[in-house]
Amino acid sequence: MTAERIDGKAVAAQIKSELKVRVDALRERGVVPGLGTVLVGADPGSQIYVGGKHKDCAEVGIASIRVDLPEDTTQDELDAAIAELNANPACTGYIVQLPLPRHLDEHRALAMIDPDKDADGLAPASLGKLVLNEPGPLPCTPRGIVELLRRHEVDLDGAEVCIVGRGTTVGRPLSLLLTRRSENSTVIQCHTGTKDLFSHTATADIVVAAVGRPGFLTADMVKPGAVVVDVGVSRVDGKPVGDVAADVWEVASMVTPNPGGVGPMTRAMLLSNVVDRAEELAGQA
Ligand SMILES: Nc1nc(=O)c2c([nH]1)NC[C@@H]1CN(c3ccc(C(=O)N[C@@H](CCC(=O)O)C(=O)O)cc3)C=[N+]21
Repeated sequence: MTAERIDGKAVAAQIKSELKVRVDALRERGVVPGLGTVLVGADPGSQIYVGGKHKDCAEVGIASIRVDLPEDTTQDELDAAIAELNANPACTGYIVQLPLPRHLDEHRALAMIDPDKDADGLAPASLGKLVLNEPGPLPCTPRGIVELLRRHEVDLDGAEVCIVGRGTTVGRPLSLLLTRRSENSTVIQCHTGTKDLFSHTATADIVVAAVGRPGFLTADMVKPGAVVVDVGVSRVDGKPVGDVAADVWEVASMVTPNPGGVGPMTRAMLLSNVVDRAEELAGQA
């Protein structure tokens, strides 16, 4: 048996075409959503991601504002770039690409983002809203995972989901999303410090691997027929490699490939957050 491939690229393309219709409608009302990105330094992975985000914007009709700063940018200079996007009316939402170079304070940067312009859902106010179950932008990768599973009719209600990873961009917020009443999953949050990890992954209906170690999740850790979501990305010889080993495809019922799974969905959800917010603004106008 080989698992069904959950094609994130195809779903992301579908979502982008849906967003384009909404962006065209906004444009007729005189509202043009604009996504800003702040990228510090020359990390090759980040360059690719940010480039991809601007390409997506062009496809959907969202204006984009790209702020690229050198590796040796000071905290004051970064603060100034963020303040400028907060003040720029053409920018309706933006992200600060992570990770920042080590001499810069990531938390400070995220905390400076105007909560009304947080396109990533990673600013402290947005994460607080998620905890409190109040409306707000949702972190893109968790939102993308839920959307991808929904569009493949994976039953989340009552499902046991084992998340391996506790980071603030994926593992932790995904756990919050899946335990909302609207998703109603039961989450087992594991991490690199979990004892006997196998005993948790092997009982789950859905396993999410968000660790960042190539081939970390192997077939013996997965219940036959489970759905497996591959989130972590590492670069091996310059090529992206996921957390899920090839033999998992022999026991799972469905697997998200990596690349081609969660990554494109993350990008599509960033655009969704921007369009959601622009529609809110248009409604208020
Ligand atoms: N503030 C911030 N927000 C982010 O959303 C954010 C971030 N920082 N820092 C880095 C991570 C990583 N991330 C990815 C987005 C798309 C792909 C993606 O589209 N990947 C393609 C492959 C592209 C490749 O070749 O690497 C795929 O999976 O098919 C991957 C990873 C967003 N991140």
